[in-house]
Amino acid sequence: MPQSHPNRQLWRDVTLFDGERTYDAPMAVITDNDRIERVCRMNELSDADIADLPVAGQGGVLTPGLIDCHTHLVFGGQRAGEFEQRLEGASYADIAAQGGGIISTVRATREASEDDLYTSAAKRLQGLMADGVTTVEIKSGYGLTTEHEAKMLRVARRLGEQYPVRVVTTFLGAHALPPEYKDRKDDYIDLVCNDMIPSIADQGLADAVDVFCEGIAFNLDQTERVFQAAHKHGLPIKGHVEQLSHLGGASLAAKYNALSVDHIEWLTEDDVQAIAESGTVATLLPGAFYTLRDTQVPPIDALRRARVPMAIATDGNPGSSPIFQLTLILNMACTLFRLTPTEALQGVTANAARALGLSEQLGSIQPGQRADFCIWDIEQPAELAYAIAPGRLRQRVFDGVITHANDQ
Ligand SMILES: N=CN[C@@H](CCC(=O)O)C(=O)O
Ligand SMILES: [Zn+2]
Repeated sequence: MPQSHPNRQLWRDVTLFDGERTYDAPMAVITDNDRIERVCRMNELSDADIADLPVAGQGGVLTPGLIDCHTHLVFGGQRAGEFEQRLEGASYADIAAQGGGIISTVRATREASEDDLYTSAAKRLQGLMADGVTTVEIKSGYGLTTEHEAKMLRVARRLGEQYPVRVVTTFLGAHALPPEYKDRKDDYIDLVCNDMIPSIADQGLADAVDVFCEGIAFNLDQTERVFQAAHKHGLPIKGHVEQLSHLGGASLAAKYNALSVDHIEWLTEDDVQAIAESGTVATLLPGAFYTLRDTQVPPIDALRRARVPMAIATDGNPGSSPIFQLTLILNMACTLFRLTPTEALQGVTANAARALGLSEQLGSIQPGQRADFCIWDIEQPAELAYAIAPGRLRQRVFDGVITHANDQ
């Protein structure tokens, strides 16, 4: 939605988490239109600054706007029945093998009109925004035909045009094998590479290309063909890799300079070295780990030692992670994966921006970055990860405009 940008504004006396660390002293953040102009200690502000600048906020904890860098927000239907099946003992892979799982959402998404998909995704998006999200990545992957994949991505783009939020789109045509291609995975990959990617790229509908590289999805050769087609069309790649087993998708993705490798429960030390060298972000998805009652924890210590940037995201989807609240994921990353609160916060700010290839403009409170940030009614940033509590967002600022204000 078009916003009018106020000129210079001051947020004063804030406790600042800038995407990397928390500052000890009370800080000031000055914006100019849609950009951050200056970040300094309160005692560095001149009398003239204090006299001239309109105060847009005072006190609270200021963080970058949260970035949910891995979601499947656009889909038809829901899968509560599958949740019940899992409670009765069926596994995610069992359900997929019986034609349920992702494929049941494919049926519902194909049947849904573009407007219906837009309306249902908008509700989920509004929930994320009310939780402090200012940038969200949305994948396709429940259409699995050129027409229906494009439909999903158009819905994602439209959400970004209608709401004060940045939407980044990822084409995930190689998410599952559609029933009409039963026993013909290579033929389906031909369609993905020779028809879907060129058409999606021509229409400018995707910012990146993703593949589900897994026993229940696509093998290494098929994954590599999709990566090659993406690069041929100038699109960076990402991967759903090493989620349920170790197939080698992460190291393959590193060869193609992936922006991120996601899930990665089964990542090995060699994979960690490979992604460290390619500068690929490790995106952890504790919501899927929790929902599927996984026990294989991603190799957090090895990632730390190799200084691989770790992002975290909701993976919001109707099956493996029906969770559309990023602050809850902060808590899960700490409790389930033993991240520190600071690492978790880096994971939804600076490192999430890296996972989208947008770290030059998003994810940090620094001069020149987009003025996307949140003010929270808490005493210190770690509280965001520590407590699971609603109602802490005092202000949400998108491109320098206050889009949510809870001043009580
Ligand atoms: N792992 C594969 N894809 C999604 C699950 C999608 C679904 O179950 O509908 C994920 O990221 O978890
Ligand atoms: Zn996913």
